[in-house]
Amino acid sequence: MKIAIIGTGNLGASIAKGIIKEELSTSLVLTKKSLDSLEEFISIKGVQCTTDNSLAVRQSEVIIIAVQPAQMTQVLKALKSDLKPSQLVISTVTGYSIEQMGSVLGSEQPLVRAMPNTAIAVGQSMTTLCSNHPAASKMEHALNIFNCLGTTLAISEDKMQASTVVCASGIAFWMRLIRANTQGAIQLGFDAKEAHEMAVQTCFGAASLLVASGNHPESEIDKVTTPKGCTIEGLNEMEFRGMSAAMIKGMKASFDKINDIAAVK
Ligand SMILES: NC(=O)C1=CN([C@@H]2O[C@H](COP(=O)(O)OP(=O)(O)OC[C@H]3O[C@@H](n4cnc5c(N)ncnc54)[C@H](OP(=O)(O)O)[C@@H]3O)[C@@H](O)[C@H]2O)C=CC1
Ligand SMILES: O=C(O)[C@@H]1CCC=N1
Repeated sequence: MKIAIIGTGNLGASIAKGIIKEELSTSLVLTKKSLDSLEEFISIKGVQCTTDNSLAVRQSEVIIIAVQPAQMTQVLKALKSDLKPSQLVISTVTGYSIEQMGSVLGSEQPLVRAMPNTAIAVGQSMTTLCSNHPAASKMEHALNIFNCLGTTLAISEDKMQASTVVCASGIAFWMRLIRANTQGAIQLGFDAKEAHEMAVQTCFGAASLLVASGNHPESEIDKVTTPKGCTIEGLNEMEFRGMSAAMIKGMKASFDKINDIAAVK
């Protein structure tokens, strides 16, 4: 498969790493305005780095666009004359609708919106996707690509913003919780390296238990909370301090902000 990534910034580079790791492409063209940060990709076989979006599009079957929302209209307008209906355009741009893309590129162009997260770099993204293209095969094609880079969920477009908060911003939310856990471990006497290793592996173990069992988190919590024990004491203190409420309120604030971003263009 020949893939182009237009806008190889934080997310685009993560997608590129995942594609390279999983050997998904025969040709991968990465574009950016300034190529300085793409040094790590330059010597990789089958990978080309360029500032020329037009060249990237002409060489590729699948075009993944990962620019900032405010850059998207200008990028699409410039790409329009190079795109053919046989090519699949996948946008990761937050809040930029398929209708908005179609109004620039025309209704013949197969368009998919995908919302991966940065764990795509290690093949562990949770990616949500939607499309309004009548050819189901185009959506299947997109699902197949992202299934090689983690797990996918096809959703309706009106849920894309919410899924961005849960899955894309979610990486940052979980990272902050892991950091808090690490800080707690240091306070209990471990050095920073030990604390980090214990927090990360315990978090990985918790998620792995849920993936393997399909259980509700509370059923796993029940197995750990000895009556009158230390776990329930800690959990109740965390809840008293607003742990669940803070996560839920934070996600709602993030969602409200996304709707502001989407309204700006
Ligand atoms: N970061 C994340 O975890 C996630 C981000 N998203 C969404 O994905 C998009 C990208 O986010 P993110 O990677 O964080 O943003 P970045 O700012 O890191 O990346 C955007 C990239 O686009 C490049 N760019 C801008 N204009 C052009 C152009 N005309 N041609 C080619 N490249 C161009 C920039 O290049 P240069 O630096 O050289 O100017 C930059 O590297 C956003 O819409 C974001 O909302 C979605 C899910 C997760
Ligand atoms: O913070 C942001 O706006 C983007 C969208 C999700 C992750 N990064």
